[in-house]
Parts: sequence; C-alpha cells; structure tokens
Amino acid sequence: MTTLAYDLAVIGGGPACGPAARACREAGWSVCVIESGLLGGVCPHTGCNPKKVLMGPAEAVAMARHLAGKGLAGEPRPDWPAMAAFTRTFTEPVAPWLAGDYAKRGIDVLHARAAFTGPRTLRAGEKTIEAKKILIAVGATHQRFDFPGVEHLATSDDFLALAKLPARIVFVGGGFVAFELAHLAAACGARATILTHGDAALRRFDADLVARLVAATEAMGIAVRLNSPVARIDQESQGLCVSGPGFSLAADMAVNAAGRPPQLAGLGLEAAGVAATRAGITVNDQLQSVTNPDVHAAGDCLDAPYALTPTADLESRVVAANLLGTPTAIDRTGTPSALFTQPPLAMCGLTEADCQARGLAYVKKEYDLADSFPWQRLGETVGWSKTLVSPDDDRILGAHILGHAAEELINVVALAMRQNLPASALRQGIWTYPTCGYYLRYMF
Ligand SMILES: Cc1cc2nc3c(=O)[nH]c(=O)nc-3n(C[C@H](O)[C@H](O)[C@H](O)COP(=O)(O)OP(=O)(O)OC[C@H]3O[C@@H](n4cnc5c(N)ncnc54)[C@H](O)[C@@H]3O)c2cc1C
Ligand SMILES: NC(=O)c1ccc[n+]([C@@H]2O[C@H](COP(=O)([O-])OP(=O)(O)OC[C@H]3O[C@@H](n4cnc5c(N)ncnc54)[C@H](O)[C@@H]3O)[C@@H](O)[C@H]2O)c1
Repeated sequence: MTTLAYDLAVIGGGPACGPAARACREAGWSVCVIESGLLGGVCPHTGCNPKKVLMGPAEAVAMARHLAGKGLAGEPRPDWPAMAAFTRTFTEPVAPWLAGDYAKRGIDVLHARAAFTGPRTLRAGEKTIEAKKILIAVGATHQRFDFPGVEHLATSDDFLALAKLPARIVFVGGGFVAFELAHLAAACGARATILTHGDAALRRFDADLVARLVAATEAMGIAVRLNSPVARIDQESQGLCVSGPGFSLAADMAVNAAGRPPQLAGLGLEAAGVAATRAGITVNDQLQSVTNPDVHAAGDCLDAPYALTPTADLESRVVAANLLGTPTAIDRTGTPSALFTQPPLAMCGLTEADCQARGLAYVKKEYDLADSFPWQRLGETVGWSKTLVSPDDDRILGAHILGHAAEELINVVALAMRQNLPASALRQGIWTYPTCGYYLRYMF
C-alpha cells in the first residue's frame, strides 16, 4: 500500500472543498482532494444547476400563462427530452474542468472513498494518506427509510436525470426539494403530489407566506397533503401505489424529498476522535472539530443552520483563513434563502415566529406585490412581502418576499443585513424604475 503525505487533505470535492483547497495550495501547501464521485459535488451535478436549467422552460411557460389574453397568443410547450439534453451541456463539462483546474494548480486528486484510520491518517482505495490538516467536506445524502417497498423510492438525483417525465409523481417530504421539483414537474405537465408527515410544510420560511405559496401550489394542480407519512410503496400492474394512514395514491414515480442528513457513515470518525451528532460534525466557531484540532469541516456535513452552496463556500473560506493563520469566526449574518417555485419565495434573517420566540420587539410591514406595477404588467396574481424591523434602531430583523424576482430582491436585503445597514437605506435608495427593486422602498 502506497503512503502519501500532504499538508492538507480534503475529503469531498464539492462547493465546500474548492476555496480551502485553492487558498492553501496558493500559500504553498501540498494539497490533495479525495472524491468518490464527481468533482464538483451535488450543486453542479445533481442539485442547484441542473434543477435551474430545467426550470428555464418551466418559468417561460408560467410567464406565458400569466400573459395569456394580455397580448401573448399561443402556449409554449416544455419538451423534457430537449430540456434534459440542454441540462447535460451544463453538467457534463464540470468535473473535467475542475480536474484540469486542480492539476494546473498542483492539487492532487484521488478518486476513491476516504475513511479515517487515525487522527491524521486516511485510507483512500489502495493508498494511505498522512496529512497535517484534514478538511471534511463530504456533504449530505438522501434520507433513509425502511418501510416495505422502499426500493421503489427514487432520489432527487434520479428525478433530475430523467430522460422522460412520468405522468404522476409523488414527492415524499415537504421542504425545498419537494416544492421545487413538484413545481417543475407540474409546469411540465405531470400530476404532482407533495406528501409530508408533519403538520406544516416549508418550516424554515415564514408561515404566512408559506400559506400563500401553498395556495398557489394547489391552484397549479399540485396536491399538498400534510400529516401523511408514507407507510409502504407497492409495485402494481399500472404503476406504484404509495400508501399510509388514510391515503393510497397511484403514481409512476415516488421521490424521496425528506431531508438530507450528513454523509458520515463509513467515514471512520471514531478512529480520528472527531465528534459528530446526527445533525453533523460538531465544530467550534472557527469550524474546527471540538475534539480533534487538526480536523476542520465545512458544508452540508456540518451541524450548522444552513445547507446551501453559498454557505458551503463561505465555510470553506473561513476554514482556509484559520488554517493559514488568520483566526476567523464564522459569521452567517445576512444569509439569504430562495425557494425556486412559481412564484419564488425568498427570505433573509428571522421569521415573525423567530422574533416572537426570542422576545424581540419588531415593526411588521406587509406589502402586496401583486398590486404593484412590475408584477401587474406580467399578469402575476400572487405576491406578498413581510418585513420585520427593530423599533429601537431601524435594524432589519427579517425579510420575506413571495413573488416574481423574489430570489433577486432578497440579495439586496441580504447585502444590507450583512453590512448592518438600517432599513432606511432601502427606503431611501435610488432604484431603477420600473423594476421590482424600486418597490423595496415600500416593502420596508
Ligand atoms: C436537488 C437539490 C437542489 C439544490 N438546490 C440548491 C440551490 O438552488 N441553491 C443552493 O444554495 N443549494 C442547493 N442545494 C444544496 C447544495 O447543493 C449543497 O448545499 C451543496 O452542494 C453542499 O456542498 P458540499 O461541498 O458541502 O457537499 P456536496 O456538494 O454534497 O459535495 C460533497 C462531495 O463529497 C463526496 N464524498 C462524500 N463522502 C466521501 C468520502 N468518504 N470520500 C470521498 N468523497 C466523498 C461526494 O461524492 C460529493 O461529491 C440543492 C441540493 C439538492 C439535493
Ligand atoms: N433552493 C435551495 O436553496 C435548495 C433547494 C433544494 C435543497 N436545498 C438544500 O438541501 C436541503 C435538503 O432539502 P430537502 O427538501 O430534502 O430537505 P428539507 O429539510 O428542506 O425538507 C425535508 C422535509 O421532509 C419532511 N420529512 C422528514 N421526514 C419525513 C418523513 N419520514 N416522511 C415525510 N416527510 C418527511 C420534513 O418535514 C420536511 O418538510 C435543504 O434543507 C436545503 O438546505 C436548497
């Protein structure tokens, strides 16, 4: 067995890997990245990017429907096989490009599944790696179920790689993946059902805006069923039968969208003395393992409040700063989240329920986007915002936007929150007219 020695070994080659691997290599460290799948991780291959490419035609269809009778004649028709082919033009070049980039920089890439054999040693295929520092960036994986017929449950990876869209699709779960993929499927002609076991969907978002989005979701023909835990899936002659207490649904595909736990099984954390819980690796605010000072972690495998590409990137940069001698605490202030439904829902900061739970005083302002020119001219009928501002110092506590362009508008709010600008900065901004952004002044 060959033994290789590095200053830094990174386990996992996704968004949480790149910034730290590149920064340490630029500082003269020897660096290796160990990746068991495709370089680039979930985001460019089976997550954000393929999903958003597929959504392009779906967005065009929704826009055309809203403008029907308002000057747009005819209805565009999504062509799933062509959408899938277009998507591959984005996904397929990523891993070869990254391999070339790492080679050019002198970062070694090992294609193997890594596991710790000691505090600073790893086994990766036939090789032993000894590293002075190790970054765990292994991401998350699909929720495990053990009900009868679980083998019929597909993953979001399977859905995003479909060559042809099935007619009836059930999404098990009521979070980001279930809502986004159900909207995509419905816009492309499938009958979609969202089944979640709890009594609320999209818990991360503000309940009032979620209620409006759920109504819009149902108006699109998507069934949203709460309190519906799946108990079994049976393969029948006409397709699948997805059932649980009080329900039984015929489907051509059932997709696991029930959350993504950290991918820690088989990683040998106990051999390295790295503490973790079911929520992920336990770190201090410098993203260093609380039990092994030579190990850091970043991205979806962390026990952290967000599991997003921008936060994986931020965490990787914070790890790099700490490894390279600039003590840096993670600061996630002003992290925006966007749910890419029709219309999109975006948020930054606290929900109203968070403010109440923390006993924070707040001034709430609600604004009807659908009653404003940029949304009306597009025939949009669903839109709302809720902002929460401190009465003491005009600090923005939270912002929630449902409507066309919400995912872009929230970036402006996120910048203001990250730079600790008061809400008056948004009220007094000079914005291009007639854009959605112009209306930020009325939202605060
Ligand atoms: C369907 C879907 C849509 C999404 N959409 C968005 C979105 O629109 N916006 C957004 O911000 N986020 C989105 N996300 C989340 C985003 O993709 C993740 O937050 C991000 O990819 C996390 O990066 P990471 O580097 O932590 O993990 P990953 O991207 O999961 O990368 C981890 C890598 O580690 C490798 N690995 C794991 N274990 C080992 C091992 N033992 N040895 C070697 N290699 C290993 C894996 O193969 C993988 O390549 C989406 C996720 C999904 C599933
Ligand atoms: N637009 C984006 O930024 C985006 C898109 C997709 C995913 N993501 C990231 O990926 C993560 C994973 O997404 P996700 O949608 O899988 O998880 P999620 O945490 O958003 O939602 C999981 C849902 O599944 C439900 N659930 C849990 N166990 C269940 C069970 N046994 N039966 C039925 N329902 C069950 C939960 O109540 C919840 O509604 C997200 O939290 C997010 O960080 C982000």
